[in-house]
Order: sequence, then structure tokens, then C-alpha cells
Amino acid sequence: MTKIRVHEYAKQVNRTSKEVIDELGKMNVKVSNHMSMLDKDAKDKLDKHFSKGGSTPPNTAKQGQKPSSNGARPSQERNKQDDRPRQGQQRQGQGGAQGNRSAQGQQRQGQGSQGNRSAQGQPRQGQGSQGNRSAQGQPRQGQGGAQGNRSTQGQQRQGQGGAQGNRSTQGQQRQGQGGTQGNRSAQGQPRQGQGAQGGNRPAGRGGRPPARGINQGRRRHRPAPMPKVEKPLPEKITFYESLSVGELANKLGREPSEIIKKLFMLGVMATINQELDKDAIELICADYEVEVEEEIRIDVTDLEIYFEDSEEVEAELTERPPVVTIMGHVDHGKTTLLDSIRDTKVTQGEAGGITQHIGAYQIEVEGKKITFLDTPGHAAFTTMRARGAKVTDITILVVAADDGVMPQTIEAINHAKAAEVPIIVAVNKMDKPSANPDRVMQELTEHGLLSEAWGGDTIFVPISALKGEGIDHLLEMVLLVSEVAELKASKNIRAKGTVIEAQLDRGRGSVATLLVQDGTLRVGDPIVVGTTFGKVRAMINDLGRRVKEAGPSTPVEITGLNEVPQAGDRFVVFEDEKTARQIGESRAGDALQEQRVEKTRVTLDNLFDQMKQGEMKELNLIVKADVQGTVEAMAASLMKIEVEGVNVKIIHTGAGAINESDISLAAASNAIVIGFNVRPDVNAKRAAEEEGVDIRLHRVIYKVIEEIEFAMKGLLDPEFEEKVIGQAEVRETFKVSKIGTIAGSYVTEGKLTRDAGVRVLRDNIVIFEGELDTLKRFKDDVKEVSKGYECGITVKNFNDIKEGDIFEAFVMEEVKRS
Ligand SMILES: Nc1nc2c(ncn2[C@@H]2O[C@H](COP(=O)(O)OP(=O)(O)OP(=O)(O)O)[C@@H](O)[C@H]2O)c(=O)[nH]1
Repeated sequence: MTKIRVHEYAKQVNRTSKEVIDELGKMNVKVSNHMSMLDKDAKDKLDKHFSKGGSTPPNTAKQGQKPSSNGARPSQERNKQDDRPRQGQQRQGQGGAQGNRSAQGQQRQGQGSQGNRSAQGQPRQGQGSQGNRSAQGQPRQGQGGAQGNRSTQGQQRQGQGGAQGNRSTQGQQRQGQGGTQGNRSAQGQPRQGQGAQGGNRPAGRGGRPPARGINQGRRRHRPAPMPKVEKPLPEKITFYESLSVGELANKLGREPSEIIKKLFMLGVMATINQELDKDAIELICADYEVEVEEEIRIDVTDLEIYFEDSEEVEAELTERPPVVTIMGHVDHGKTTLLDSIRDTKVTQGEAGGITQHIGAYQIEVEGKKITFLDTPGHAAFTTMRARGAKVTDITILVVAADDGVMPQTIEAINHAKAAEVPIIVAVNKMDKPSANPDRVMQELTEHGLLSEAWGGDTIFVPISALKGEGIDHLLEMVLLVSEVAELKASKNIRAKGTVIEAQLDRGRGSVATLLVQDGTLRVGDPIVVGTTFGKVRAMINDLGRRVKEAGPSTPVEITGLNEVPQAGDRFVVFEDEKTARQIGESRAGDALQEQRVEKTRVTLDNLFDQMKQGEMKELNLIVKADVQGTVEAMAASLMKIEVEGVNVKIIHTGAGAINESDISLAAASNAIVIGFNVRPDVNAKRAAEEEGVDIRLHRVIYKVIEEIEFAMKGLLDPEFEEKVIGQAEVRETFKVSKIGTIAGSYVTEGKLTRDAGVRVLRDNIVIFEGELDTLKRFKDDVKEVSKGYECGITVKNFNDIKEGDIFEAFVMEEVKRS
């Protein structure tokens, strides 16, 4: 072995050269200074000394540095390793008094050959294994021979374990370490070892101060808590819609627990993921004296925003024609008035012009234009009228002088009022002898329309739409009201407006009548209309003429959209086709999503509402019954139901259980399924739930008729509804003389309760309906039996129960109508 200088040795044992020189002095080995060479004898002595209890390295910093210095000087490293086996041998010789020296030995070894972390782990292991020192010594001897190679070390240790009873685990751990040096998981293992051998520790430590290995390890694993430096609070935070507690804490640079505590103090129990609303966020921020600002994000796909934030400059605004809607009760003369105005005014200025029905038209009176919305057909009337009021500047309320105020007159008034649209009352049919305009005026005062003649501010114009009398005066009044309203728009911006009508034309594709409300619409404009988009391919006006552009308040029919939009949809022109496409596609996607969510099928509960809204003209029914005769009788009775405004249409009938195909037919044609003495089978039930198809099950014909009739009249009793709570299958039957037939049954769905009604089904046909008599579990009467349990059932007044029958339990539940 090569000789070693004092300072080199000192470094090896983590001592200062002075300490080594002092120690040599005590051993009577003379050295002159730190550069002096140590002979083998002196070194062995030193080894003996420094590997003793007090020789653990003086500070961790040095320890930590070692691996790197070793790395820098590989030859030294090798030297050290060569030395170590001897250390081990010596220790063996030192016997029982050496405390945890073996651990040290290992520690150093670890330091010498492993990264910091693994080295930390090992000391603990060492401590853990102190129980049997003499045994420890052995493996180290072995180690001495083979230490150059780490994996060999590991094996040796394993061998050690095998030979030493409970150390085997340690040995394996070490092996693990050998293979995964520097890896944290390996660090974790030693702790186990430590824990398991706690009992040995005091003896092993020999009363020394707590082994550094332990402390070091702990420190590394759980770093001493740093003095908490609170982040400075931000001056201001921003949020969009809401923030979770965690997000708010993050924005404020505070611990979520602190925010939770504050919320708790404010009486709000919150968790870290809980969303906080604006108020809560403001409250917390006020507590920290931090300013809060809510971000407003503009959704470019929302067409309404283009209507709100107008780019118009005051100076650019010019007068625009008023848009007039004619409203009134059925048969009071709306169409006649519209026709009368169009016939007299449109053709006058445009000789030979063929008026085109595009849902709106423009006329000219005294050089000024007026746009009329020609609300189409009665079915679409309600929707258009509701929407129509939004695009309307003035409403002409037609009231027949011989009929007076009727329900739709009042509805029209309410729509106009809601939209804050001025009303001009046209008292029509003045030519009729029975005309009584005073009565109309009188009745309208009750609805807030007081005539000018009576001191109010509502203009009443007596007319005869049929004879064309009073029309000019009416139009003059329209211009007057329009002037007062100061209707303005800009011609120089990109057009925006509303769809009046739209349909699919065989030759031209999607055709939409648009009312330009602001700006100018031009051929070639990239446009988004509702959820559709495209480029204006061609435009024709109400006279059927091709036009290149259309200014404010002009109705035009356009082609070029990818789909057919809906009446009442908004349209906006965009700067380029790409944007229009993007926005249109995104809107179409959103609409589809929404549609999926609110798939509203006809149910008897909403039937009346749908009829009222003019959405339904026909009530489609599918009738299923137990026998064909009943089917026919039922169908005939249902066809006889007469309710104004709606026809009953039976689209399918059949004998037998309600099956899946009945449900898909019902779903496709928006029909209600009526089951008479029959039930839906499993698939049909599932499909009906998925599709939202209403199935009505009955046993008495007149009840079916009554229910449908009542629903059509809006009288469906809202109070109670039958709810099936469970099903049981008859597995076995027992005939008991005094009791009757007891059905040994198994509850397959929900539960059966003692007080529930029960139906007996055989092959999905109802064979009996009544009450439960007894419900037993083994010998005890029970109140209910849940799914998965067996029970004994008897049915009041019914003993013809057979294996395979199904009991359907139901209760009557009060339902709240939405
Ligand atoms: N005598 C007379 N009859 C009129 C007058 N105006 C309309 N009528 C008649 O009243 C009936 C109904 O007129 P419409 O114009 O269809 O009434 P409406 O309000 O459009 O009716 P709906 O489209 O069903 O809502 C028709 O037979 C018209 O000829 C009028 O000024 N005098």
C-alpha cells in the first residue's frame, strides 16, 4: 500500500490535519507537519482511533462535499475504498464496546461510493443493523475483498442477511440500495429497517448523542420549516365569472386554508375546489384590501353584441323608414289591410311591378318609405309576432269595430308594450252597419290605450280595409309617429338585421328574407344568419327585382346560405368569409348542443302549452292494447275527441305489449303512446326514457279519452301521478287453504311496499290490478322488501297467480307541474 500524508489522511477521516497530528502525538508517533508521511503502523493506529465513537465526521458540509471531490479525484477514491475493508476488519476485532461503529463504517462507504442521498439513507440502515456486531463484521470482511464494485457489495450484504436471521431484510434493503443508489425510493427503505429495530438502538448507540445519520436523514426528508415569508399581496386581481377557493388563494398569494378560514368566519363553509361567486370574492379581497375587477369577455359568436355595440358615428346617422307590424285578433282584417295597402301603394309608383310575397314589403307615401312586415300564416303567427315586435318600430293594432277587443287583441297589446313599441289602433270594418267604434275605444281604455279624442295619446284611425277607406289617413299617422320616434340608422356600416322568413327552395337552395336594420347589405357580403353562414349570392327586393344593395329598413330576399335559418334569427355581415364561416360553424355547433339538451317531446303534461304556442296542430297517438277489438274501440273513441285547434291523429295501432319500434315511431313523429292493459317491454321502457316519449297506461277506456281530452283542453289534473316503485317476479306458488295463493317472489326492481297498489302482469299483459294483501319476509310481515330480496306475497281477491308472473307495485304521487 502506498504511504499517505497526514493531510491526506486527515481528509479521509474528515479531520483537520492538526487533530491527526495531535492524535499521532498521543500515540507517540512523531510527525513534523501535515506533509509528513504516515507509515502503515501509524495509519493503522489512527484508523483504530478515528473509527472509534468520537471519530464521526465533524460536520455534514464536509460529508456532502465528499462525493464531488471523490468524483474529481478517482484515484483517491480508489485508495479510500481499498482502506475500508480494513476498517471493517478492525472493527470486528474491537468487539462489543464499539457502539454503532459499524454504522459509521457503512456510512463512509456510502459516502465514498454513492451520491449524497443514498449515503444519507445508509447510515440509518447501519443503525438499524447494530444488534449483532460480530456478525456485522463478517460481511465487511467480505466487502473488503470486493469493494471496487457496488453491485458486488450489495450481493455480499444480501448474503450477510441470509446468514444472520432477522437481518436478512436489511441485507435485501441494502441490495436494493446498491442497485438504486441515489434514488429516493431507496432512501425510504432504510427507515423501515430503522423502525423495526428500534429496540436495539439504545444499546447500539452506546449512549452517544443521537446519531447524525438519523438527523441528517430527517433533515433531508423533511427540511426544517423555512421561516414563512408571506408574499406581498397584489394590488388588484381580476377574475372571469368565478374563482375557486384555490384559484383565489393563488391570485392573492395566500394559503387556501387561510381563505377557507376567512370564509368560515364569514359564515361560508367552503372547500378548496368550491367556486366562489363575485360577492364572496369581493368580500375576501376587501378583507385583504385588494382591488377586484371582473373580466368581461366578449363572445364574438354572440350576434347580439353586434347590435348592442354599434360603430355608428352620430353624424353618419340618417333617417330610416319605420318598420310596421300589423297585429290583431283572428279575422279582424289584418290580411285585408296589408293587401289593401300593398295594392294601392306598391303598384302606384312601380307600374307593372309584380309584388312578391317575401314576408315584408315597402311602400312610399308622400316621398317617404314605410316597411310593412307581413306576418305569415296562422301557425307561425305566434312566434313571428313575438319576435316581430323586436324589429318593429310601430304596431298597427287592427280591431274589428263590430267585434271589439278579443283575446289576441290583448296579447298583441302586451307584446307591443313589452317591446315598447308605439301602437296605432286601426278600427276596422267601419263599413259594417254593426260597427261600434266607441265600444272599441271603451274596451281599449281598460288595456291602457286611451284615444286622443278622449284625452289620451293613442291614435285611433277608423278604416275599412275591405273598401280601402281611411288607409291614407292611417299611413299619415304612421309617418307622424315615425317622425316623433326619430328613427335613425347608418348606411355606411356592415349590415345587420333580422330574418323575416326563410325556406328551402328547390332550385335556389336556402332562401331567406332579411330585414336590414342597420348598415347596407351588398351582394357578395360574408354573412352569418342565425346558425347559418355564407356569402350573399343574389338579392331580390319585395318587387321581385334583383338589387345589388339594401339599406336600413329594407326587406330583401337573399340566397347563398349554407342552411335555412329561422324566422326571427339575427344576421350580421362580417369583414371576411373566413370569420363568417368560423362564427357560423361555432354557432351551429352550440345550437346542436343545446338542442340535444332540450329535446322537448309532446307529453300530455305539456300538450296544452304546446298547442297554445301554436306549435301543434295535430296530436299524434300510437295505440296499443291487449286485444285487437279494444285497439279499434279505443282508436275510434280517440278520433272523436274534438278540441278546437288540434286534431287527433292515430299513426299506429296494434295488439300486444308496447315495443321498442313503437317508441322509435313515437319519437320520430312526436307522438304519445297509449297502452291499454299492456305494458312496455324492457327495451321499450329504456328507449322511452332515453327519447323522452310519454307513455300513458290505462285500464278503463273512458279514462284514456278523458285524459287526452283534458290534456288538450289544458285541464289535465296536475295533482297526482302514478309512480311504479318496483317489480317482483313470481318464482314459486303455494296454495294454502285459508289464505289462498302465496307467491314466493323475488324483487327484481325497486321495492315493494305493503301499502302499494299492485298489478299482476303475465307476458306484459295486465291480468289483474288491486292491492297487496300480505307482504312477508320468511314468517314476518314487513313494510317493504327491496330489490334482490325474496318475499311472500298474497294479492287481495286474486289467487290465479302463476310462476313467471310479474307484480308491479305502484303508488300515487303528488306531482308539481313546472
Ligand atoms: N266588411 C268588412 N269586412 C272586412 C274588412 N276587413 C276585413 N274584412 C273581412 O274579414 C274577414 C277576415 O279578414 P282577414 O283580413 O282575413 O282577417 P285576418 O285578421 O287577417 O285573419 P287571420 O289571417 O285569420 O288572422 C275577411 O272575410 C275579410 O273580407 C272590412 O273593412 N270590412
